Amino acid sequence: MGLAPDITELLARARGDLRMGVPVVLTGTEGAAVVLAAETLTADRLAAAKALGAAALAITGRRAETLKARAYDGDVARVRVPADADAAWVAGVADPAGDLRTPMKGPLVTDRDGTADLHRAAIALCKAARLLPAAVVVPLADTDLALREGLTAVPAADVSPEGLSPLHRLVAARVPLEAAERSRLHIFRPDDGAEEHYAIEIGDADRNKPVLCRLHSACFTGDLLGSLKCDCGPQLQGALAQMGSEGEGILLYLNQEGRGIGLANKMRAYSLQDQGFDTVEANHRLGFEDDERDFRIGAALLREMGFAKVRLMTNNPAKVERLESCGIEVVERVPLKVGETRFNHHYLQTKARKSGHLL
Ligand SMILES: Nc1nc2c(ncn2[C@@H]2O[C@H](COP(=O)(O)OP(=O)(O)OP(=O)(O)O)[C@@H](O)[C@H]2O)c(=O)[nH]1
Ligand SMILES: [Zn+2]
Repeated sequence: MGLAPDITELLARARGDLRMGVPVVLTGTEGAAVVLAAETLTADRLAAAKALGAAALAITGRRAETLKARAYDGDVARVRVPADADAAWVAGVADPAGDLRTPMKGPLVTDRDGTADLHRAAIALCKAARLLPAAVVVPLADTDLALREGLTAVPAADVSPEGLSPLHRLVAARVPLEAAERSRLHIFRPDDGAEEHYAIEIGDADRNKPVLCRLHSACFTGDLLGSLKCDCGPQLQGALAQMGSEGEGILLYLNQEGRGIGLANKMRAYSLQDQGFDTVEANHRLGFEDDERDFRIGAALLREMGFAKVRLMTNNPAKVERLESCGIEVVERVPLKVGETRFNHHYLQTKARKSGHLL
């Protein structure tokens, strides 16, 4: 291998660029386009992009639903950016924060001709960068632009790789815990430059038997701050305590904050919840699905640790299904009912009603 970055490395670079507000170029079978994440868009860059051609703001079908815009491409809508639109217009369409204050943003005209492949890939890149799922996309006649301007260029077809990036166990060490003194923390790092994930191994479980397991998704507010809005903190401590009392278990701490949308977007969702929307509606208004987590990561970590069968501590039957579809046998679902407060009662009810969680 030479010195040039491969496609995985270029994708990591593209995510970093979008987070900083630097445009990237996506290439496809029917041409190329320059892409700017709506969240990090500046007035200067918008003006420069508009000078290149007809700009569209790619948003998800979910966001389009809230805005009453026609999504001709199903999961994606291509909203025409009017000639006089500024960065504030883009922010208003992409970000629901001001929806109640200024409900009428339209009329929003959406494109139906041609393909939305580049737009779909642009949104996927924004999601992977943990930004709002919206991007300004301008078709490029000039194919040398990326090279001339020093922009990262990636084929749209490679934006959402089929396979999961391999995760490597980097290091492990003893970390005695209050809940279980015989504990080791293992660090896993993916090849693709995305977040690391952790496994906390309690005791020394037999690899041939089903292991008591918790697939815990990062929740900065619940796990670290003791937020009463969710039940994550008590679930984390409760799972460790049960593993401690049984003498063995494995807790996977997956850095998929906010069900995979990132902490900034989760706080946007919380802010919508302050306006009266529930946890699922808030995700949809932002343009996300209810749950954007990738459970293949949990399955891959379990396999790396040598486990194929688990007793899964969860109240979420979908989690059981999704883990099984990734090749892990869930021999038992162990309920984990702790931490109901007067602040999260509605949240837990909503999860039960809309996401099938068991109360
Ligand atoms: N987007 C979003 N994420 C949230 C919200 N509240 C908690 N989370 C995140 O949700 C994840 C936990 O998922 P939950 O839906 O509570 O539970 P679960 O993992 O599906 O099911 P259990 O195994 O029973 O805990 C963590 O990553 C939290 O950061 C919210 O209102 N919006
Ligand atoms: Zn939480």
